[in-house]
Amino acid sequence: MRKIIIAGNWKMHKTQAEALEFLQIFKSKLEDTDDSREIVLCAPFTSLSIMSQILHGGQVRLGAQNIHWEKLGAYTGEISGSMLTELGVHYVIVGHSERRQYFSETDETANLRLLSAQRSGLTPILCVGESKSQRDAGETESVIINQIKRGMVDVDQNNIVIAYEPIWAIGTGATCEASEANRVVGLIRQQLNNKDVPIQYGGSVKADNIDELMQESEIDGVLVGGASLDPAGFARIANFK
Ligand SMILES: O=C(CO)COP(=O)(O)O
Repeated sequence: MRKIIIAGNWKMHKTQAEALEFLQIFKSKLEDTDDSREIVLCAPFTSLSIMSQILHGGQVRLGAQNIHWEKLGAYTGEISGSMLTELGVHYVIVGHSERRQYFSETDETANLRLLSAQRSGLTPILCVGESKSQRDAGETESVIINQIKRGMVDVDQNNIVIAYEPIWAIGTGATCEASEANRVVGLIRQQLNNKDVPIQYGGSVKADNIDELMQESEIDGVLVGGASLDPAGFARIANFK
């Protein structure tokens, strides 16, 4: 059975104090589930240590938002795999469209980061997705297939999560129709040798569309931005029926 992964991507939000406040409320609202459902919080680097001490061994796992491909070295502003694993981090987001747009991430650098994450024992979450103009030009399928093929060279398909995040649906309130998200997720699955790779949907996921999205057969979870910042709201998403 494929694992369900409900992940929050806090992006550049929350100080340590705010992260602690979030956890207090979030944990009180989270319902117990069986092992098939995993809850992940991808927090800024500055909050990972303190969050790890609180979440230690529990139902909620920690994720980071970036990893460098070298073990160490003169890479100002970057972070290594061992720095993350030492803090109890399990997941790391790679190739997010915001990294591609603002920080020159490419399929090739995303690939290096994926390999580095796996070498460190982390599970990478590879983000792929088309822009509005690419969708309008009928290029969705080719863009996604290229991102998967180029991004996943030599990657171990037994230790990866993929997130389909159409750029036009991120932070816009314009959720991709559940059936269309399911279609593209199915297309991604066709490109993989391991059909059990968990594939998430991301882009304006909220408490009021989570149940519909999770009813789709191909969608194995969600990667949530804005709506993961509110503890009660994100607990409702994590508690989907
Ligand atoms: O980018 C996202 C998650 O990585 C999605 O962001 P929103 O949920 O705010 O649209």
